[in-house]
Amino acid sequence: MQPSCIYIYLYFCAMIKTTDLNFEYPEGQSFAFPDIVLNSKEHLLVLGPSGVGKTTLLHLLSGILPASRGTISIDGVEITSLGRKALDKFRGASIGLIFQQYHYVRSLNVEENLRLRQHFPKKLVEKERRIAIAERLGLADHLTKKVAHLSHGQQQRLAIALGLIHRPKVVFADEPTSNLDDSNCEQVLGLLLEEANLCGSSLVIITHDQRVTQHFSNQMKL
Ligand SMILES: Nc1ncnc2c1ncn2[C@@H]1O[C@H](COP(=O)(O)OP(=O)(O)OP(=O)(O)O)[C@@H](O)[C@H]1O
Repeated sequence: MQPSCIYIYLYFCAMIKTTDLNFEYPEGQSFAFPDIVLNSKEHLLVLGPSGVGKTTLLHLLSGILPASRGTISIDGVEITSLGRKALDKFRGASIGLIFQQYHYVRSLNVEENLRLRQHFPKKLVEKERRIAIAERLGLADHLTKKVAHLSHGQQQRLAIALGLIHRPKVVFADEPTSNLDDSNCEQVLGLLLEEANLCGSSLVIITHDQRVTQHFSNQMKL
């Protein structure tokens, strides 16, 4: 195949593809983001200083914020033209989110949180999946512990488990290593990459943490 044909083929088969993506906060800052083309199972690191719009970009990619202009396509679905219900359904089944603010129920234990997340996309509830992911992420001995009683590192690992338990096509992670010391940073990053590779998910990480850069060859600066 000619190089130009390969490029066109990859463009149309991309797992994530954005075109001319713009966003404007009401009476606030406006952003024009560079186009993204990311293939299935590929990972991308988005770097940039504080306030440049990294979290805004992640919220757009996951459909939490509506784009002011431009298109976002994920796994062939143009999410920018989906209605609210269809978008929620698509996000629940195909996207994994690992955000700075943890998204779990603090009054439930670790296994109950994992079960809740498995229910959301109405997929088969697989107990083996919960046990396996908990084992790989060092949470197997903590399944019956209330989330509020976990350490910071354990909560970070639970966030990874919740982001990946339903084997999403893409995973978006916002500063997954913030506030972690060097050894926890290495461990969390290693586990995140390992789990994403096992699931065959494309991983997009946004961060200003320079320790992360050596792990990603595919990088974009905002
Ligand atoms: N809801 C909002 N309304 C108005 N402006 C906002 C809103 N949320 C964020 N902003 C502004 O948009 C800009 C980009 O914010 P964003 O959180 O995307 O940056 P960031 O690059 O992720 O920063 P950090 O690395 O500090 O998390 C900031 O100046 C912020 O104040």
